[in-house]
Amino acid sequence: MTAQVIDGNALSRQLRAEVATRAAALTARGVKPGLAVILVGDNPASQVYVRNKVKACEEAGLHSVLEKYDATMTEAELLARVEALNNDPAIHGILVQLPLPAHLDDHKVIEAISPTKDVDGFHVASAGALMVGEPGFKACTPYGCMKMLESIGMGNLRGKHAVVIGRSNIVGKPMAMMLLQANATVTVCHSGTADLAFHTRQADVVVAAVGKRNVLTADMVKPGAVVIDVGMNRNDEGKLCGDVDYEGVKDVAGWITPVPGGVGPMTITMLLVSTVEAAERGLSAA
Ligand SMILES: Nc1nc(=O)c2c([nH]1)NC[C@@H]1CN(c3ccc(C(=O)N[C@@H](CCC(=O)O)C(=O)O)cc3)C=[N+]21
Repeated sequence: MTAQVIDGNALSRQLRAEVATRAAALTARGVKPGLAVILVGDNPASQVYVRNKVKACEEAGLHSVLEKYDATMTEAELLARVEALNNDPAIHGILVQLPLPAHLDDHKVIEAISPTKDVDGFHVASAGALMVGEPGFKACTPYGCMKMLESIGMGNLRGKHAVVIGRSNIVGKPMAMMLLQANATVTVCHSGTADLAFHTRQADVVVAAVGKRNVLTADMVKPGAVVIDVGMNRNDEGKLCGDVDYEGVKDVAGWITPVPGGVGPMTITMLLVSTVEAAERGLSAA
C-alpha cells in the first residue's frame, strides 16, 4: 500500500483564496487586515521564513510590515516596539519571530503582545483559551495540522487514537489539545517516553513534532494510519526533511504529509487566516 499525500501547498492555495476574499471585503469597508512581523538578529532560517510570511500576506491582499532589528537590540527597545504595534490601528496581528537572541526573554516579549493581536497563539491567554475550549487565536502549526485532517474527512476523531511526539509549547502541547477537542483519545510522547514505538503502533493518527530526523520509521506505524510530519530539518546534503522517514513510512501509512510542501505552508496559511479574523473581530467590536 502506498499512502495518499496530503498536499499542504494545494490546501494552502484553497484556503488562501478564501483569505483573499475576506481580506478584500474588509478592505472595501476601509479595514485592510495588517500583520506586523518582528525579526531580531540574523538567523538565516528565520530570514527565509519571515520573507515567506510577508510574501504570502501580499499575495492575499493583506497589509504587512516587516521590522528587522540588530541582534544587539535591548529588551526595553523590543518591548517598546511591541507596545507601539499594540496601539497601531493599522495592525491586527503581531508576530515576533522565534527564537530570539539569548539576551531577550521570549516569554516576556510574547506576554507583552495584546491577546487581541496574538495571531501566533503563543500568549498564555491564547494557550489558556484553547485549554478550556474558549475562542482565541490558535498556534498556527497545530491549527494547520487540524485543517489537513479535516481535508481528508478526519475533522472528527471520535473513537480514534492520536499520538503526538513532542511536547513543546508551540506545537506538541497545543496539538494535543486540538486533537482532544476533536474527540480523539490522545497520547503525548516525548524524550522521557520509555517505548515510543509501543505507543505509535496503536495510533490512527501520528503527529511527529520533535525536530529530529527519522524519529518515526515504518516499523513504528500501524498500516493505514495518518502521519503528519511537523519536522523542519536538514539532511547531510542540506536538503529540507521532516521527522518522519518518508520513504519507508509511505509504504505503510494511509495518509502522509510531505516536507517540504506539507505542514510548513499550512503554518503560514493559518497565520493569514488568524490575521483576517483579528481584523474582522475588530470591526465587529467597533
Ligand atoms: N513566532 C514564530 N511563529 C512561527 O510560526 C515560527 C517561528 N516563530 N519561528 C520559526 C518557525 C518555523 N516556521 C515555518 C513556517 C513555514 C515554513 C515553510 O513554509 N516551509 C516550506 C519550505 C521552506 C523552505 O524551503 O525552507 C515547506 O515546508 O514547504 C517553515 C517553517 C514558522 N515558525
